[in-house]
Amino acid sequence: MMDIPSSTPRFELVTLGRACIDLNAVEYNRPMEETMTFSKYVGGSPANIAIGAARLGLTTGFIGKIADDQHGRFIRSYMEHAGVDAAHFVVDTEGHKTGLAFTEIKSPEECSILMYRDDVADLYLRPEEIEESYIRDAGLLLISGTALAQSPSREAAVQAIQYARRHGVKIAFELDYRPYTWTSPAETSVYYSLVAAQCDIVIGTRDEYDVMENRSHGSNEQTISTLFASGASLVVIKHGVEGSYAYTNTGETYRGHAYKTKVLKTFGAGDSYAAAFLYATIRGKDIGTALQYGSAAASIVVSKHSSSDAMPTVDEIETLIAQQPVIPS
Ligand SMILES: Nc1ncnc2c1ncn2[C@@H]1O[C@H](COP(=O)(O)OP(=O)(O)OP(=O)(O)O)[C@@H](O)[C@H]1O
Ligand SMILES: O=C(O)C[C@@H](O)[C@H](O)C(=O)CO
Repeated sequence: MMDIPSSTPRFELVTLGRACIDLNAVEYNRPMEETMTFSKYVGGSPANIAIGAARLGLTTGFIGKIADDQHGRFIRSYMEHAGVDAAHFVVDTEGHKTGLAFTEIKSPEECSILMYRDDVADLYLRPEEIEESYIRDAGLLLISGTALAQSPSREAAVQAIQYARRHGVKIAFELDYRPYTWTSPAETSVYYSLVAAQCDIVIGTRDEYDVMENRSHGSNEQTISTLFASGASLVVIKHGVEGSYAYTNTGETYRGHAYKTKVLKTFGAGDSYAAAFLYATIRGKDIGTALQYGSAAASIVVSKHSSSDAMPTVDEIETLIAQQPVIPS
């Protein structure tokens, strides 16, 4: 369970990073070469997490730079309607574009994402565009790893972390590793390690922690020992359909199991998991329950076509937990 600040924060969760467009294959179970139609949704991991958190009822804000074009306006309008505070959407004035993610659904097990992220507006967020009071008024700040990939967004993320630490605001780091945005694994490892050492909660897949550690086949024990030594209090390590683990700096280990579902595609799992896990944690549920919430939300989203639009409500999550068997390990 996370220490909840004594006064209610203006926003229980503020996420920082990209808000983009997902174009999800309408004709699925075929390669993208043969896909002719795509449906448009808001995408980008931290935007998806903000939308998921708002749908669960958290007061949620978002900090990010969006393009001054039709896509940017669509993103803003969708997120506002979803209940995300849009006061800290910064509109790009230099002609940068919205990132696009085309998804390929070859089969429920074989999905991939083709990203168009050259010169994207979100990576041009500048440190001076981060408002200290917005961070000060948050209960939890979530930083997306992709925001660290390039300057000036990298410095903007670090500035937000510095404000959070100055005001005692808890920080979550979602590793959210997207290789095409980075120049080298060594660079990613350096910035991931520096930022993880500043954060209270770290969430990632086993593979993403290997990127952070710049090694192959690392162990969860090695990962948590490094992160707890640098100050983290809660570390979540996801293992796909095999489930997930949460570790606390007081020595407890919790196991989360994935729920059986009819999988349509695999992407969106991580973002819905983070939204629901953090919702449960922020609202004072125990860590075992938070893992159930995260896993249940992910199992709902992987059965649906989108990531953002499919984010579940608390009722949907609780019904699924009550009715659906877990996938045994
Ligand atoms: N096929 C599946 N069926 C049911 N639940 C799943 C499936 N795949 C993943 N999940 C759930 O989603 C959680 C997160 O999945 P995963 O470890 O793949 O994260 P991720 O790689 O961040 O996701 P994404 O594919 O969105 O990037 C898992 O811990 C599990 O509970
Ligand atoms: O994070 C992205 O930029 C793409 C996402 O929006 C996409 O829906 C996805 O990969 C979710 O995991």
